[in-house]
Amino acid sequence: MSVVVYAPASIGNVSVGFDVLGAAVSPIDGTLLGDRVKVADGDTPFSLQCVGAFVDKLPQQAEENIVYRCWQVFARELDKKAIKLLPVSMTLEKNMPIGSGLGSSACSIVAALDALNRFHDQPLNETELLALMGEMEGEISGSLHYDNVAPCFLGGLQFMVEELGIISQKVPCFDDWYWVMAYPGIKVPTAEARAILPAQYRRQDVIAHGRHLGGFIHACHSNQPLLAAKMIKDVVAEPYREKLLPGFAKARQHALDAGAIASGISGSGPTMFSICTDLEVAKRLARWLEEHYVQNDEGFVHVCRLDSLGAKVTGSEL
Ligand SMILES: Nc1ncnc2c1ncn2[C@@H]1O[C@H](COP(=O)(O)OP(=O)(O)OP(=O)(O)O)[C@@H](O)[C@H]1O
Ligand SMILES: N[C@@H](CCO)C(=O)O
Repeated sequence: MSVVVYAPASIGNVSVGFDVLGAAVSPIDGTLLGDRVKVADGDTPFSLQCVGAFVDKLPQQAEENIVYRCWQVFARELDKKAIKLLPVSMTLEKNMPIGSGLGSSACSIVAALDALNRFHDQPLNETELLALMGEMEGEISGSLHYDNVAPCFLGGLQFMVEELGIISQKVPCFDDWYWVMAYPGIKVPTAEARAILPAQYRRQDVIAHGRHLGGFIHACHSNQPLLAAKMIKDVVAEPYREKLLPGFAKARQHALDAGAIASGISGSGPTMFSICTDLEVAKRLARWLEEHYVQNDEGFVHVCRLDSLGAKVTGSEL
């Protein structure tokens, strides 16, 4: 018996909701922009094999791979419920660059935990699984935030409510938006990009942040795409993180001049996202970003749509 789960790339923050808003995206050309994890019957309690384009960027020791930690915390939860843990042979297909702002660690975490849960006949419910995913993301980035794992797992645009036993809820978004994702090929570790943020903010920034986030969620619920796009502004992280991202300010300005209705840093960067309503504009912008924002062979640009499904089973073999 075996199961393979695919978990898609995600945009943490979406500029306007630092740590509390995130969106799952997938390329329109069918490229797998996400990790896959296979769980199969094992001869030992746990084994891990890694394959994929970015396998060389993973920690050398299997014990340092977040997939191993996922298995450990999954075992801990099954133990609490007195449910038998099965021996597993796991394979991680690492398709996502690390420290990219595309939620790379979230992809591995979500695919691993969802596949382990399915392999064991779903002993953990959605909220229990998402809580574990957040715990794993927190271990890696140094603080608990769900804005990558929640959309990656549940799909679409997710808002972290974290009340009444609910971690995240879906926000209606605009299915006709194209999200142009440009990864320059350099690494920005999330923990470092968090460490440079101020501990306190000025009153005028707090007010602006409240207006932008409230206005964005209101515009999503009242189907006003242009108002929503206008609200995609970041006063919390972008002004401080911009200096970590060579060429970002110029690329962002170009995107807006070229017809994008909004643009910003994806998660903690260096990936930049731009929203377009017209496919030709999106493709033209993607070509410009390939030439001007991508810095090396590892960089790429994809025209994406929101991925409304999130994590999904893609069969039983990689
Ligand atoms: N399977 C894995 N996938 C990604 N990173 C992993 C994995 N296992 C261990 N790591 C380690 O976790 C850390 C991930 O760092 P970081 O959070 O900056 O990356 P990221 O998840 O790609 O960031 P972002 O959310 O901005 O895309 C790195 O130190 C990396 O070596
Ligand atoms: N909300 C997180 C996302 C990290 O991908 C941050 O901006 O630090």
